[in-house]
Amino acid sequence: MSSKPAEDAAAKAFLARLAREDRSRLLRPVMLGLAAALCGVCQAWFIATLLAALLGFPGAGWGELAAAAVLALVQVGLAVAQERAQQAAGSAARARLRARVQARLLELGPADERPAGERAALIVDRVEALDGYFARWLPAARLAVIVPVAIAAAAAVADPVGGLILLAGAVLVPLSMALTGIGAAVQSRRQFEALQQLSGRFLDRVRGLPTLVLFNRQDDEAGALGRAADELRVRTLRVLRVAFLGSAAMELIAAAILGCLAWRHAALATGGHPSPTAALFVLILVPAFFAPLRAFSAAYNERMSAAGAAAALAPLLDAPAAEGLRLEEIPPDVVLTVEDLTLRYDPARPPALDGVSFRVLPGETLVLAGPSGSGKSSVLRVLLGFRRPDAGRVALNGRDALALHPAELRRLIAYVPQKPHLFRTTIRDNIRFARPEADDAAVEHAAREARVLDFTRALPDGLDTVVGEGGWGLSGGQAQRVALARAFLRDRPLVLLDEPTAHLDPGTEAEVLDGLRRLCAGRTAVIASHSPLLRDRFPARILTLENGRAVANRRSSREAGHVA
Ligand SMILES: Nc1ncnc2c1ncn2[C@@H]1O[C@H](COP(=O)(O)OP(=O)(O)OP(=O)(O)O)[C@@H](O)[C@H]1O
Repeated sequence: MSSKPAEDAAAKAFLARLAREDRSRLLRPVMLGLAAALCGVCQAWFIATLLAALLGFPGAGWGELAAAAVLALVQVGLAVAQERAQQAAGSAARARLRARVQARLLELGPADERPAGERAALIVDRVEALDGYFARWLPAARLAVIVPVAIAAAAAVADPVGGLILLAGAVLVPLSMALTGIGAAVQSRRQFEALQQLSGRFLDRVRGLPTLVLFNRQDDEAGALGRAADELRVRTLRVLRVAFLGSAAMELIAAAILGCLAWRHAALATGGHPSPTAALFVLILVPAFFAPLRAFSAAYNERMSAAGAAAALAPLLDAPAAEGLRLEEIPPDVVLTVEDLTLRYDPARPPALDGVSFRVLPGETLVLAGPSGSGKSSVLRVLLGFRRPDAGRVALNGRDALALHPAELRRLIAYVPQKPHLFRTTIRDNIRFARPEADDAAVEHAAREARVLDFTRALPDGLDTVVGEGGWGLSGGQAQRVALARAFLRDRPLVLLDEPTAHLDPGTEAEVLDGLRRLCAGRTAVIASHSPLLRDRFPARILTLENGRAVANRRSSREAGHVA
């Protein structure tokens, strides 16, 4: 496991890289902000001359008033344009980042062992938490350096000592923020951890709602969720407390600077000041001087949130992308050779696969049998490219399959999982999911082969019946036949099936087996299964695994193909 300082350094580097990528987009709000500030400086001068005139000093008239009004309007326009540019930079960065996170999570697929809630939090909350970093923090951090220096320089032209007093304020603000910021960083990280745990737990329990109701545990679970939410509330309040402390320190410094300048130009009140316009100019500049520092302080919290989000996103996005060769074409037949496959999920535990070898020819089916935990699904995980073995070789037609990019490897495969997922759409589109460009005739042919049409005839809209969450409920056997239809439509030379008949009654299992037999005919097929019916009645070779080792290799009584 990596240490906290290493994680923090990775998160910092990740944020710096994102900021570099967005440099050109950030230039616009910074330039607009600077232009608005310069307008403010000119406006302050005209207002100072007008105020001096009101105090009885000569030199100002309608011209200065009109100029101040025009500059005020221009400044408002620039501020609106700056806000829009900031929002655009924030949403562009979020969109880009979300696409990257999504692509990486999809690439990892089932190889990613994070709970679903945590993955959802990564793609929604964590990316969202970076919005303020791009839209507010990055422009504010740049403007907080440029604008106060520019204003202090303008003030120094009129009153050099006044300019120096302002500059002293500019140094004190980041100093106080650095002190409160250390606490904010710690609290913000804790708040994020609590939020992530809460959303992970919530999603998990929503999924398991029927189980909770079945065991009458809803009240206990509601209590536990309430406690987790309370913990989040406490941590959020701590973050806010530190943030309020930071802004209180900033207001204190601003008041002190204003006090110093007022004391320096106290002669204004008695009417004996030698250059009243310059004095008023410096005093009026104080709010404009602190405005970018205030925005910087307000956005500091965004940076803390972003650091928390980056700590979670960096390991996902910084991990090297899967590499490998591309497939030139999909061969019509595949000879699958597995030699001495060894896979270890956890170095402290015995290997899940320990030197497994087998060979499957085109037209042949290999059933991986064995007790629960013996390693059947692990073999499929390696063949699907979701896990890299620690040792051993997988070859397709004699060529190293592990050298292929995992996504390319999957182009050769039609996979039927134990529990197929049906999306909330029509049965037709659920089947077409396997090959989006397939026309209706091909979809219907696949549905016929998998005996889907046998049950859709009785449904209100046939193949166009909407199923999935909230749609028409299909039985386990019917859903399994839809998954088989997907595999028929995909039409690939290598077929992998994980417990395709688990939890089916013998009648339905026999029907699904019938479809499986047609799917495997002429293809290279590997089926992981406990089913005695499948082992005894399916024309296949049976490889029995025990504790990750192949312990027996025999033919089923219905074995029809030839054996390597
Ligand atoms: N992600 C994982 N992390 C750690 N260990 C794992 C992981 N997945 C599987 N294992 C372990 O590897 C071993 C083989 O698991 P595998 O899922 O391949 O067994 P199986 O034969 O398919 O079991 P079943 O028939 O119950 O599906 C088991 O001891 C299991 O606990």
